Amino acid sequence: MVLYPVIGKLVHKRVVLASASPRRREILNQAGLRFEVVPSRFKEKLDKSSFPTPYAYAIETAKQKALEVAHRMHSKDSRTADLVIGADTIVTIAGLILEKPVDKQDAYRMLSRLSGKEHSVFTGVTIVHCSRAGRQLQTEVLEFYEETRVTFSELSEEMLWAYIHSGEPMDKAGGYGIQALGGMLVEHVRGDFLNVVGFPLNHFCKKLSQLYCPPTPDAHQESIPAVGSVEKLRDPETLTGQANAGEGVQQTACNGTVESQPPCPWGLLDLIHGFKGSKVLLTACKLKVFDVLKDGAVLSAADVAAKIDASVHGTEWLLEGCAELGLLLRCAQGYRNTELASVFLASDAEYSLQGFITLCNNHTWDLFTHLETAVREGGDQLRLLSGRQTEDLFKDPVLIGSEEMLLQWMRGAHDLAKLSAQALAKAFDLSRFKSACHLGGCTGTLAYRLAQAYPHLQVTVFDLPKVIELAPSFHPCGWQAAQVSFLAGDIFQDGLPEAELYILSRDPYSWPDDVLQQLLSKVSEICKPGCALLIAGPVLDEERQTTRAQIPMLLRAHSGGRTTQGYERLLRAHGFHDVRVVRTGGLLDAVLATR
Ligand SMILES: Cc1cn([C@@H]2O[C@H](COP(=O)(O)OP(=O)(O)OP(=O)(O)O)[C@@H](O)[C@H]2O)c(=O)[nH]c1=O
Repeated sequence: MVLYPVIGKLVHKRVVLASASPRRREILNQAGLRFEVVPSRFKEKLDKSSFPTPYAYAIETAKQKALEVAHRMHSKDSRTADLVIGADTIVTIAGLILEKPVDKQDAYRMLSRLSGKEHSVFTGVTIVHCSRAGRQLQTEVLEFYEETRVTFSELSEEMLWAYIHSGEPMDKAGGYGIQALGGMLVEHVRGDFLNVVGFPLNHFCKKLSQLYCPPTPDAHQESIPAVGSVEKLRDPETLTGQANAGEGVQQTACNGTVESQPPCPWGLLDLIHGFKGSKVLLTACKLKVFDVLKDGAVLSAADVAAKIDASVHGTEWLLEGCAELGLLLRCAQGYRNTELASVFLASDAEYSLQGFITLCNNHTWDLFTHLETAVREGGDQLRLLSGRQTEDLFKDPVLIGSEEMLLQWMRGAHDLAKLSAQALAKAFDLSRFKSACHLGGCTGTLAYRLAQAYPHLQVTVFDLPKVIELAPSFHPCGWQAAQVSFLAGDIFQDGLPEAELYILSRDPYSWPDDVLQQLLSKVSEICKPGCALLIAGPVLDEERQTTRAQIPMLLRAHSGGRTTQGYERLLRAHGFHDVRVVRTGGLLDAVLATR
């Protein structure tokens, strides 16, 4: 349940928590916020004496943590976040700032200082709002802090050491955890309890509400720091009419009774309207808008209309829609591609998603148009909708219909494979293997990446005859051709080629359990001791059981995915050991297990 409507408004934003603290993660999880965790690499080494107050130090540290992540995500992965949240918790007593103890003696020094006295816990929080200006990252920073006063009982030496030996103090500011065993040391708390635990949730929600749902002019206002241009953080209200204060509104009816109105359901409205954005993107791709604007071209709506053979009025509307979605930039002379569009939407871009987008527009869109019929009638329609056709197709490609349809499907799969192939190839050191076999390797995208990363590796792509026949049109020119070979066969019916490393990457998470088990038994049988299996699939978060990659899979019959432990159990049951997982940060993570 989401108590603050502003949390719902963030549902379509890429929110990132720049912290390794499990407590912060849990607090924000419980608030219903959807976010990724990218721990900051900022070293907490600022000169404390250069800050006028302890909280100024905490705020600056929080800011540096968040900025480091914002810049890293932008420059390294091209995954610019919308909001990055950083926090830093410190304990202060008699002008001294206590952070996490470095060892047990340090914990002892801290806790004996706190014994029998009141101290302050400050958490500095920074919300960094990120946007792109061309290739540059632009950031706007909002910061605040919260203070809570905590009084400790007198602690005996025995109690102190017993607590230190519990191990709890080591990763916590001031050397204690109020939420766990450390709660027994505390006599009194004045202020926000969660602030002591590591994150002042109440203050944070209020700050976000000020940004996204500012109060109406006549509503009660606490003194709000000027947010200036951060005001644009508010979602575009174009689709939903007038901005609402975001909280329940009370109105006096004619009979004098007070009626209350529920808060505006932002998240729900976004869902209701979401299909419009998809269709604008799919249509612009189909009409080749991003191709006519590639290579930095700037064109007016009339010029684009002439090139794509469409009406000027209609093209203007479409271009405006794309600009609103962040796919095009408006400038005085007209429109141009954003970086996102240049990298992923122009047909000849290295990472173009055109094939996948065409598949969605021609195939998936139609299927979902008939969702109601599919749900009423079940059967084949629902199988197609739920993504089950994937497994059927690769057991029998005839099921997909025409060769053109199979090609479209392969283009889509190829585009998605390009997104993760490089990270998968580098997830582990595979240099000990001389041969690899990618079962159901489709167009060979991962095989070529592996060959590129390991010059001594011979990779066989094993897939259905029809797929192998069509695969050559996807082969990258001049790339490691001698290292990659294609072999036609059926992974379910035929014997598997010998290899030191087997790879399964086509949606193992979407196969029903029995099919996957069957496949793993087969691999396990042929895989020699010391050889290995590499699975590429999304690894679910242990706590939240979600992953970014799960979002488009929502309607799949087998959207479950597996946690690290889930993979471990599964692979051990098939005679594999030393199961290792690398989260790539992309669509597919990598799991390696040795036979
Ligand atoms: C007083 C107190 C602190 N903490 C934890 O202490 C760490 C502070 O360190 P930090 O530097 O602010 O954070 P971190 O853990 O190093 O993570 P990061 O944000 O990546 O720097 C955070 O974990 C907090 O929960 C508790 O769990 N309970 C308490 O009662």
